[in-house]
Order: sequence, then C-alpha cells, then structure tokens
Amino acid sequence: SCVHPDRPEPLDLHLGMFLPTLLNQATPEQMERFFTPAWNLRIIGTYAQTEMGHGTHLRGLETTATFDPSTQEFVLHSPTISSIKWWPGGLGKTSNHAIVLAQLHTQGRCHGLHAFIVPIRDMDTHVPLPGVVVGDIGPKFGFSEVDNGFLKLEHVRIPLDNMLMKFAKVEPDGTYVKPPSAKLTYGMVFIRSMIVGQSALALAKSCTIAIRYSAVRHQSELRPGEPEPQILNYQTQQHKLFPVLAAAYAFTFVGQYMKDTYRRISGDIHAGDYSQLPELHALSAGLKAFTTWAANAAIEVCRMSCGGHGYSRSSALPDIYVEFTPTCTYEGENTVMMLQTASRYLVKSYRQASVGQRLQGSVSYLSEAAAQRLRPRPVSGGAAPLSTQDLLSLVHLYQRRAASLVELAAKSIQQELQRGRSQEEAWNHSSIDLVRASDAHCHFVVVKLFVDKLEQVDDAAVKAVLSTLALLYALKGLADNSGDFLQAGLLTVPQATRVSARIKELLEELRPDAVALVDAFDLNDRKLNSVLGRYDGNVYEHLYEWARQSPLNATEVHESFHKYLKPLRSRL
Ligand SMILES: CCC/C=C/C(=O)SCCNC(=O)CCNC(=O)[C@H](O)C(C)(C)COP(=O)([O-])OP(=O)([O-])OC[C@H]1O[C@@H](n2cnc3c(N)ncnc32)[C@H](O)[C@@H]1OP(=O)([O-])[O-]
Ligand SMILES: Cc1cc2nc3c(=O)[nH]c(=O)nc-3n(C[C@H](O)[C@H](O)[C@H](O)COP(=O)(O)OP(=O)(O)OC[C@H]3O[C@@H](n4cnc5c(N)ncnc54)[C@H](O)[C@@H]3O)c2cc1C
Repeated sequence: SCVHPDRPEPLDLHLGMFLPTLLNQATPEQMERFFTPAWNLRIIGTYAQTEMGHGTHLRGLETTATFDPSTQEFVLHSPTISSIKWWPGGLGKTSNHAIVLAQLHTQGRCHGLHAFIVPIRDMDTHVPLPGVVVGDIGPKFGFSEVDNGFLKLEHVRIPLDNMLMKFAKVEPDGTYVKPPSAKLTYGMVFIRSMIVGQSALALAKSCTIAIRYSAVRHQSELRPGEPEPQILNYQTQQHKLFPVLAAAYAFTFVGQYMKDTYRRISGDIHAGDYSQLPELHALSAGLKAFTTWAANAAIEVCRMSCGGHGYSRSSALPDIYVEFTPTCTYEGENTVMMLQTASRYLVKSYRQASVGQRLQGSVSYLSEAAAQRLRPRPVSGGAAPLSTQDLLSLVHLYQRRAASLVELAAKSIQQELQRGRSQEEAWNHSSIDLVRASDAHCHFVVVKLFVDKLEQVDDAAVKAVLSTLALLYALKGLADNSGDFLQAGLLTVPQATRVSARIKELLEELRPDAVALVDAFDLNDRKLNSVLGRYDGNVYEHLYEWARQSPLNATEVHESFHKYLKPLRSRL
C-alpha cells in the first residue's frame, strides 16, 4: 500500500484495520485522541484479536481486561501461554499501539469480548513498555515483509477511556452499559466485504499474466509441417484459462456489489437500523469464503498453465499465490464462514419460508421454493428443458440447486434430531451438507449478479462479449457441479453432454477477444511485476535479463567454489 503497490506491508493492519476500527467504534473524544495522530503515523496500530490457542472461537479468547475503579484503569492480562496474542500484522516490530480484544470484567462479572487501545511501545524510543512482551512470530509461508507478532500482557494498566466505547460502555463506578445490539461488537464485516474485491484482483492479475504469456509462447505442433502454434490455441489451455477470465469478471462485479451493499447497510446501522446486519454478515462471510477458495485454486491453475516459467518468481505467480492464500484463513476461516452463512442464515430462512413467511434479500428464492413444494409435482417429473443460451434460465437453475441443497441440509439436521441427537450434535453431523448449501447459495448469488450487471451495459459489442463470459462462467460451474444438478433432478445426462459441447464452442468464440479482455483490466507492468505478463510481450529478452540479475551471478566464480568444491576436489 505504501511502498510496493498491492504487496503485503507492515502498515497494512494500521491502514486496513486499526483506522477503520477506530472509525466504527471510537467515541468523538477517542477519535480526537487516537485517530488524528494515527492518521499522521505518529500512532501506529494493529488489530490483536487472535491468540495462540484460539482464532475462530472468539468466546474462547482468554486475555482479560479487568476494571479497577480505585484507579479508573483497566488491567490487561494474558493469563496463560495459549492466551498470548498471535499473528497480528505489524505487531512484532512496527506498531506502538494495538487494539486488543479482551474479556471485559467489571464488578465481578465477565461481559465478553470488547476492544481496548493498548500502548505497547514508547512513543519516542520505541522500546516495549513495562509489562509488555512483544516480538515477531518467525518465518511464514509468505508475507515475509510483514512482522506478524506475538503480545504477552503482564498486568498492563490503561485508562478507563481507552476502551472503545461508541457502543458498549463502562461507567466510572464500574457499571457496564450494553451496546444497542450485541452483534455490533463482532465487526469484521467490512474487511470480509472488501476481500471479495481482492479475490477479483488476484484473479485478474493471474489470468492477465497467463493469457498474455499463452499468446507469446509457441510450443509443439498442431498441424504437421506448420509453425508451432501459440499455446493459447490449444483447447485444453483455453479450458484452463478462459473460465478463470470469466470468474475474474464475475468477482469484479460481485466485489463492486459488496462494496455498495456494505456502504448502504453500514449507513443504516449508523442511523440506528440494525435489521439488515444478518444479511450483510451472511453475504460477506459466504462470499468471502466462496471467492477466496475459487481464486486460490485458480491462481495455481494459471501458474501451472505457464509451464516451467510459471515456477520462476519472475512470473509473479508464486508471489501472488503465497500472498493471497491466507485470505482463506484470516478474517474468518473459510469453512467456519460457510457454516455461519448456512446455519445462521440459510437454514433459519428455510424454516421461516416453510411456515409461509415471505423472505427479503438474497434468500427470497427460498420462499418460492417452499411454495413450489406445496404444489403437487407433475406426474412426468424430470428436468425442465435446459437452454445453454439463455442466461436467465441458468440463473433460475442455480437458484433451484441452492434451494434443493439448503433443503437437504435442513432435512439432515431434522433427521439427526429425530435420531435423538442434541441440536449441536445434529448440526455437526450435517455440516458437510451445510457447507455445500452455502457454496451453492453463493454460486447462485455470483451468477445472478453477473447477469444483472449485463443489464447495465449499453455498448452492444461489450455486452455481447460479457454475455459470452457470463455464459461460460455459468455453464462451467454447471459442468463442475453436475452431480448436484443431476441429484436435484435439474439436469439430465443428455443435457450434461450438451453443456460440455457448448463450453467448447464458447472457448472458441472467446479466443479472438481473450487478450483484449485481460488488457481491459488495465493492470500496468509495474503493478503486475511479471516478466511473463508484460504488455509488450517481449518475454524472452527480459527473462534472460532478469536471470542475469540473480544475486548468484554477481561474481563469475562464486565463493562456494573456493570454499567447498575446490578443497573437496583436492581431497578426492
Ligand atoms: C491483512 C490480514 C489481516 C487479518 C486480520 C485478521 O484475521 S483479524 C481476526 C479475524 N478473526 C475472525 O474473523 C474470527 C472468526 N470468528 C468469528 O467471526 C465468530 O466468532 C464466529 C462467527 C465464528 C462464531 O462466533 P460466536 O460463536 O460468538 O457466534 P455464533 O455463531 O453463536 O453467532 C451469534 C450470533 O451473532 C451473529 N454474528 C456472528 N458474527 C457476526 C458478525 N461478524 N456480524 C454480525 N453478526 C454476527 C450470528 O449470525 C448469530 O446471530 P443469531 O443467529 O443469534 O441471530
Ligand atoms: C497471514 C495471516 C495474518 C493474520 N493477521 C491477523 C491479524 O492481523 N490479527 C488477528 O487478530 N489475527 C490475524 N490472523 C489470524 C487469523 O485471523 C486466524 O488464523 C483465523 O481466524 C483462523 O483461526 P485459527 O487459526 O484459530 O484456525 P482454527 O479455527 O484452529 O482452524 C483450524 C481448522 O479447524 C476448523 N474449525 C475450527 N472451528 C470450526 C467449527 N466451528 N466448525 C468446523 N470446523 C472448524 C477450521 O475449518 C480449520 O480447518 C492472521 C493469520 C494469518 C495466516
């Protein structure tokens, strides 16, 4: 963000979580005291929630903040090894403050997790303050530029007004005042909503590199005696890359939608209307998981599609992968997020629809599905005619698949309960079905938003090519998940065969526009930082140049020759 565009930085948490958390949860007085100096980088902060022992299960976090009315202070303490804060970005060496999430104790009672601003280093010398043990957690899969850190607090005292008190409060006598909605303290919906756009960007970068390179690279023989073709002319190469291109466009539109939805609903929340918070939580959790999983897998597809050169860091693809893959884990582990969307929203909505309630928002289709179940089924049964051309009918198909998988998951819970299991056990024994239901729901939302977006495109040629991409996205998803559609009676085997044939036609249709479609992402060479993905296609000369710059080439004869190889040789 500051030095390398789009690369992880020690200041990411300061900009991405410390400042936004203040904006959402600080009082006007706290904004004055913390936000202004933080904006000017005098205060550098991070967001310390996860502990060594718990990341997902927030109620299990052990750090305590105990109010001492005699001094008007909170005492922050890490009581066990597992309670040490672990992972926060920029915590190890960069930050001088942390927003610490801790169990609030006052007047002898625990009121659950709350956020506290804890100074951790001296503002001038940067030396850790008394009672603060802080450091870096060591090398990781990637993110080597970021000092993800640990923090052990030993009875550290902070003033009463360092608790973020926009919603919940503690009064000077220690009285606890509840927030207007308990859900507000969860936060995290902002970053989850933004991660959807990051998935789109990671996909756009990866397929720009792979598609441009595939137009430059010539390999093998397609027709005997003819020159080697561009590898992009191989059907299998198109089958790897064009669905990624389609997903990059789809997620770009979904990312824009999530940004707008976040803005709209958080506006309502600030005005005191919390009614849309469950929809925002379910959408941001599910789509964060759906898009990051898809992008994570697709980056690897792009890398491998570049053959050997994809493995070189000059391609940029290894770095894109290691920097992107933790999005599947941080800000809510993906499986756990899918389960939130399923059990907290889809199954609840399904039950409401089953008793005739009309639903709003992205789950309104569950009302239709419930109404259909009440109507007698036609005797002939079977799947409706499938159009591999009509996008709206495909949206409908995805909707029916989602409805059927939500029903399957809800029924599984019901059956487990009937077998005498407790609510919690029944839920755990249905969680594979629940994740599948969430995945299908998100897939439906993505296809629908892509198709909705086409309505807003005026230029006929742009609309035509985007429609082809949308069709490819929808049909490829259908082919990859044909088991679901077949199982739900939404697809027949002959129809599945037609889908595969239509996908091949779409790949051919897209081939002439593929390079223009990645150029349209407008990712300049500096941002891509990839030798293979250069705009001018001058790959080989620059690959050679890049290799010449390798540190091992600084000397013609490397010191290891004199130090090891030569003595070894003389001894043999
Ligand atoms: C550069 C990288 C930076 C990275 C930074 C990080 O990773 S930072 C660290 C990131 N760490 C993580 O992201 C940690 C991941 N863990 C979590 O987010 C949560 O603890 C949990 C959701 C897994 C479970 O929590 P639980 O067992 O306490 O909750 P429950 O399941 O019993 O649900 C209770 C009720 O609350 C609702 N509700 C829940 N969340 C939200 C929300 N955000 N908003 C609104 N509502 C929400 C839920 O729908 C339910 O509603 P209902 O049905 O009663 O009407
Ligand atoms: C690069 C990086 C940066 C990070 N930055 C920060 C930061 O700045 N601040 C911060 O506070 N944290 C940060 N984190 C921590 C991150 O938020 C947590 O790692 C994440 O929330 C997952 O929690 P966990 O590690 O406890 O995983 P776990 O919950 O232990 O997950 C392990 C496995 O258990 C499964 N599991 C857990 N619970 C359930 C359940 N209820 N049902 C089904 N399966 C379940 C998961 O699906 C997963 O397969 C960062 C992590 C990384 C990797």
